[in-house]
Amino acid sequence: MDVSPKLVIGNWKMNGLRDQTVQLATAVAEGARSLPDDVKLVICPPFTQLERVSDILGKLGPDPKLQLGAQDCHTASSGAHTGEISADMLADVGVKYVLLGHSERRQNFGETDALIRCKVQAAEAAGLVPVVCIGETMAERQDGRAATVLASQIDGSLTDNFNGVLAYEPVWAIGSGVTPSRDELERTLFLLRGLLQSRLKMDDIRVPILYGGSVTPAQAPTILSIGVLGGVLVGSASLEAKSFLRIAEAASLRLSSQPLSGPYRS
Ligand SMILES: O=C(CO)COP(=O)(O)O
Repeated sequence: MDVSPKLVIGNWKMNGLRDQTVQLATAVAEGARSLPDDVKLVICPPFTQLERVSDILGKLGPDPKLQLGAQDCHTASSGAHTGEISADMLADVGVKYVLLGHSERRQNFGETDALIRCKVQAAEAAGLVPVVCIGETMAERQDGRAATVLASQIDGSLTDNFNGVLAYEPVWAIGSGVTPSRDELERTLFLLRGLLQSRLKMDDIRVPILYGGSVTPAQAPTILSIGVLGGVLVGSASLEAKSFLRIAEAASLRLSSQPLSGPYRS
């Protein structure tokens, strides 16, 4: 069984004014301290709050269990790209992870696999861990095209030496309250492992595969009981510290094998 720490990433999307951000980041940072080492948290606030959250995490002292992530970056390291943020700028404020190719960016901003691959290269060059998001739409799933879509997203958006994180987020599961069944998710994870093996030409794949889409504290224990799953990417439930920390507890083998207790249980 895979014993590397499970990764629990919170994607705050376009949420977070100052006061709310300070409250949420402080509560997550404080709660993260009592989590065992077999779980690692990343929070991804919007660009405007990155430095603030970096300061909050810094004031509490370094905690390798909780790191800072961003939601996107540009392909270039600097230059005439009005309104954009580079991977170097993210690294400069303490960011360690960056989400790339989220379906909301693919759908709403026309991001292609080729563009996402360039962003992955930029993130790698800046020393960030790219978290590449892939996933099929409901129509693609119903047409029986999910496997083909996932294969072409993996082929097109990863670099040849990709050493980041893959997040499987079926578009139909995002914000819908619907998740794949445990069996279906397990089958998809095996498919994704095979696709990664052939894309990266390696038998021993170290790329963690996360699941994202309507992950809640109620769903998390079932989803995270899949041994090959590397963790979860959480949207709306990451906007509440208590929910996010409960999901993190479910990711910990040590805590989830014990009766439910602890400060985040209601
Ligand atoms: O898009 C997501 C994370 O990147 C998932 O969002 P929800 O958890 O709100 O469904």
